[in-house]
Amino acid sequence: MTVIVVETKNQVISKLCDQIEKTAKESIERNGRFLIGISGGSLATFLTIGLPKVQTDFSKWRLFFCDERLVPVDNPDSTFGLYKRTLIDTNAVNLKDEQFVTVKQGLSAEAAAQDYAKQLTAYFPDGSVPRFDMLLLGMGPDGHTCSLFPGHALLNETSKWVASITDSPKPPPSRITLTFPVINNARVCVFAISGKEKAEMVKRILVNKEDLPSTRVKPTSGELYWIMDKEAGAYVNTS
Ligand SMILES: O=C1O[C@H](COP(=O)(O)O)[C@@H](O)[C@H](O)[C@H]1O
Repeated sequence: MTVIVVETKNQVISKLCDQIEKTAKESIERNGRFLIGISGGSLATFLTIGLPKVQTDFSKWRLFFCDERLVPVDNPDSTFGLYKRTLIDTNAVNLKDEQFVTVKQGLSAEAAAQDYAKQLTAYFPDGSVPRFDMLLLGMGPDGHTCSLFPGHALLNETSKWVASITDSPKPPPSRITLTFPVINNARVCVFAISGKEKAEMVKRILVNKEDLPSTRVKPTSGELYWIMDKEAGAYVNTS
């Protein structure tokens, strides 16, 4: 695990985007494509600011959702809707709707999760657990990541690639989420964190090593980066 603490939120975005550019280049050289999972919340803001500066062939990118809220795309809570409004429709980057593997609308949470897992098989056809090139993760102030919340039964899901949740403690209640077997099979996982409201939780995870959802992100044969500003990393000693 590599922990990087920088001065400002803008530097977090810059470090995050350096890592994205590097991993995209390696993935495209190796496989001719870049399969990246993205999160919502503050991570979406970081990407909206940073992604336009990333030097890459965006046509080789396929974007997936580490989690998604089950609301219509035009609802402000929709993560795809957010990226669509800020990155795609504005032409801020050369990405088209079709490059995003989106959650099918109008299904129950369980059916949406099953359908999303089925969509993944088009990119990971050999039946083994998907191995994303990169997953970009956020961490909520309660330690959740993706839609995996503290104390929730989904933390122990071992067979499904994508699971549904209908009792999310953070609204909206219905969501789908990648599960730990998939998250921990990624080549590169990156947390990008900013702000003093995250400092206490960062300490509980990285210093005290308490068993919280974000602590369980430990790629089995991949790399893990925690990038944060000095407010979020107030209790982290990197020397
Ligand atoms: O609800 C969610 O929260 C997490 C964390 O969001 P943040 O705004 O505190 O960074 C996010 O990573 C996830 O994708 C989202 O659905």
